[in-house]
Amino acid sequence: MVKICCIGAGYVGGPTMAVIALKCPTIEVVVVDIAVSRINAWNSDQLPIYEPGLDGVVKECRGRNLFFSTDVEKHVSEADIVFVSVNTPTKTRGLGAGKAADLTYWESAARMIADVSKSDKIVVEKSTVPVKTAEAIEKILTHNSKGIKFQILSNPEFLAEGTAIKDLFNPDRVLIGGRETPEGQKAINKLKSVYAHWVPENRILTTNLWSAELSKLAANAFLAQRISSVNAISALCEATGADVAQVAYSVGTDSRIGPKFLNASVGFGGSCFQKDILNLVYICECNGLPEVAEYWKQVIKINDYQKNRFVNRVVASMFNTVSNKKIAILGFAFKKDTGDTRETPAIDVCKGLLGDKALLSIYDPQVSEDQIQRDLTLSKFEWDHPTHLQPMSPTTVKQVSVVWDAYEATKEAHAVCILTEWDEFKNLDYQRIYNNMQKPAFIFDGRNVVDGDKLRAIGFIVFSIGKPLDQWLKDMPAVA
Ligand SMILES: NC(=O)c1ccc[n+]([C@@H]2O[C@H](COP(=O)([O-])OP(=O)(O)OC[C@H]3O[C@@H](n4cnc5c(N)ncnc54)[C@H](O)[C@@H]3O)[C@@H](O)[C@H]2O)c1
Ligand SMILES: O=c1ccn([C@@H]2O[C@H](COP(=O)(O)OP(=O)(O)O[C@H]3O[C@H](CO)[C@@H](O)[C@H](O)[C@H]3O)[C@@H](O)[C@H]2O)c(=O)[nH]1
Repeated sequence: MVKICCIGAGYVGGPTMAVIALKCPTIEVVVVDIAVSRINAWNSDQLPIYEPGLDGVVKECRGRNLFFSTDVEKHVSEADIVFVSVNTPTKTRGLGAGKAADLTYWESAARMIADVSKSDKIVVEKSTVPVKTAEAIEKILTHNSKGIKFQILSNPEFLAEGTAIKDLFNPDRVLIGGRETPEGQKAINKLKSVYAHWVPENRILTTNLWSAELSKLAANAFLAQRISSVNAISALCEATGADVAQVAYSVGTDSRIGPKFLNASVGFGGSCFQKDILNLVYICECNGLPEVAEYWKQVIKINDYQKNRFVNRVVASMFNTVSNKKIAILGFAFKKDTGDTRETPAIDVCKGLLGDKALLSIYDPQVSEDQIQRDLTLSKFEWDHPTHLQPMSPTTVKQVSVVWDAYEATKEAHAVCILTEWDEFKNLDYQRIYNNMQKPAFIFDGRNVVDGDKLRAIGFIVFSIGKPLDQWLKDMPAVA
């Protein structure tokens, strides 16, 4: 029986391995992690991450050919294929701080693999890493290998959170990069045969190592660039009276452009886009390509601009002050159908409003109070280290309360900010919300999920990203 071990039981390691176990009943899959609480959660009824469909997959395979364990060394030493899906955060100190990927966790995993291995292995990069990382990993493995042969493959993951199981069942492509040697090709074919259990052959792409590593960074940069492009246009729409939804639709019907990923928003979030673009920028700078670095940096700058613009719009519309005013925040996760808050735009928007002394009442159907308080107090990029290495009890922000109901959050509030596109926000009883709010009552829709005209008919002053402005908002212009 082929044995797979995956180091890192996170958002990527957990779901990808669960799906491999489901689709390949003849393969034994063990997911290992140094975080004891995470492994305990994977072995319980309350999985550590919320992802539609994941529960069912895990329940079907766990104990059959899918296992979760903290015995990292044992399972690595027994495996034929070792996936590495550990954190690759942005460096916060030293060379490349604020941009470069911190490969501390990757390097320690590689050294451990070299130490405990007693048989030849295929080592698969699942984490998103800088191009040429495989070369460094190869050096670590071969210098410590005691004659054992390792083949390194790059197999980046393209799943998106909230749709991870769907994406894994039916991927646009699986990408496998390897050495262009007979041994490298043999390793590629071995990994290919795992995916071939359910992915059509023409969707399994094979490339050299560096192309696979770079394709992952490039794909995320292209995706994020589309959002920054439409968000840049959204600012112009507000200034001119155009409607960003109509513009995006018109632009997206060009088959060369395509309709997806053109939703204007308060800004993109998530653990990947910003981190991976910063990493790309750093690699360009290191390779003497400052113009290319500058080009990609703009994607992040527009994203930061979009979040700032939103905060400024809220404050400017409310007589230029939100001091001691209750503002309801609906949605804190970085997108719907996930409880993940890593780099969520809600963090920057909330911090901006708190900077203007607002009192925030936050509701998200999947995010706990503890998580929100941590997010509002952690330093930039600190979130991307294994949870057990993060500060245990950071101070709480007193102007923030977290409630478990949208009606409670909005009661007696001056304004509502919608920051995540949860479906339930479309169907709230807005008349009831209006009746219980201070007047004038404002709604700032950062995701364009509510029907502005219906809300205006109730009496709200409404701001929707990239939509024609209400007279009130025109009269109170925001400085970007
Ligand atoms: N989250 C996504 O949607 C996504 C998608 C594609 C790629 N990626 C990439 O995949 C990688 C992992 O991301 P994630 O979201 O799963 O992160 P995560 O923080 O959810 O999980 C990483 C896990 O690795 C564990 N870990 C770290 N060092 C370890 C070690 N030496 N031994 C054993 N376990 C160790 C941590 O405890 C943690 O549980 C990152 O490089 C990320 O950029 C993420
Ligand atoms: O038209 C859009 C599409 C997305 N977003 C926002 O962009 C962010 C990222 O969304 P999405 O890409 O759907 O989720 P992620 O889970 O971050 O997935 C991205 O990052 C992963 C990690 O690398 C990749 O594997 C995926 O392919 C890539 O889509 C979220 O805040 C979304 O709300 C928009 O604002 N407008």
